[in-house]
Amino acid sequence: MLNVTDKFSGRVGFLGLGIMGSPMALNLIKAGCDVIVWNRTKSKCDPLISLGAKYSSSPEEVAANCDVTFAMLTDPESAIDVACGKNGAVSGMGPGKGYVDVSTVDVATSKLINEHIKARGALFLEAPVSGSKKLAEDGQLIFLTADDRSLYELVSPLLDILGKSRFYLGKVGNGAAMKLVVNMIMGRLRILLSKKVGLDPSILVEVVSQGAISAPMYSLKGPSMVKSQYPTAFPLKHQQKKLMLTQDLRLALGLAESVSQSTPIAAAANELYKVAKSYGLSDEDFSAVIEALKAKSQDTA
Ligand SMILES: NC(=O)C1=CN([C@@H]2O[C@H](COP(=O)(O)OP(=O)(O)OC[C@H]3O[C@@H](n4cnc5c(N)ncnc54)[C@H](OP(=O)(O)O)[C@@H]3O)[C@@H](O)[C@H]2O)C=CC1
Ligand SMILES: O=CCCC(=O)O
Repeated sequence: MLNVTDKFSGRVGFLGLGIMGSPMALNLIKAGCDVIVWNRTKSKCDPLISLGAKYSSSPEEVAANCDVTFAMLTDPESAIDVACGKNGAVSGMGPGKGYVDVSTVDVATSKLINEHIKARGALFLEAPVSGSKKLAEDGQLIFLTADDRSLYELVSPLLDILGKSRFYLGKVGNGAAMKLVVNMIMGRLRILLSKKVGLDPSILVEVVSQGAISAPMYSLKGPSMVKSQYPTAFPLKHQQKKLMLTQDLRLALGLAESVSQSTPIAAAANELYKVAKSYGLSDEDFSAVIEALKAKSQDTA
């Protein structure tokens, strides 16, 4: 049975070792956790195996061998596939086990995975994160969790290794909704106007970062955006993902629509991300969206 203690002493599974998953799994290993990893592309497991992680050959095996299994996958489609597909984690779940999905997905996806996990007598926690590659490396993520409270309590010591804060938001879907709202706000980052009116954009970044409207995102992304450089931390394609059902901004717009909330600025931002994708910028950082704005302003100049 799962026991709630100050320190998590069970075995931890980690599925999905991309930009976010790899540093998160690494931080658990560094903290002394007994970690089993799996990734679709097996080579991404190797650096972690060399640092002490064990490997299992499918999500099912990881879940069967672990007390708690984390998943950090691209989108709803991959999250469902890894959890509920052939040799998926659900098949390895059972009473006394927990599944923590830290991917960014929509409410319906989270509910679906929750149902499958619960049907096996196991516990489910959705826990998408706010924060990007650097904050994942530094163990400074913010967890937006929902659903099973006892699993939340149980994995809190692990969330505290990976992050600087955690919110428990109640029923399943609330974590996914909170994450989409946060990303909707983030999608509006822009610094172009200053340059057009003859101001130095790097000074704008400095002024904003010292004032009341300061946001860490401006200080983080602003300096490289000014130089038209976009080192990938959060790929643009994930902010405006390909499939109709799987993109953060489109999902956020769907969420707003479901409660008849008008979000014209987010809708306009979504259009710019689409344009940026059409320029081949999908694998650049999401801040490369400014290139779409630059092109638009040339069109209208
Ligand atoms: N990057 C960021 O700044 C942030 C990202 N997020 C969210 O975290 C999640 C992961 O993002 P990130 O790490 O950047 O993305 P990456 O593209 O770097 O990693 C995605 C992971 O999902 C796996 N994957 C994708 N499709 C499948 C599939 N069909 N079956 C099995 N595995 C699959 C990939 O495996 P493989 O290696 O084989 O391709 C990889 O492990 C996303 O939901 C994203 O929105 C949240 C906060 C910040
Ligand atoms: O989902 C991605 C969020 C990226 C960030 O918070 O910097």
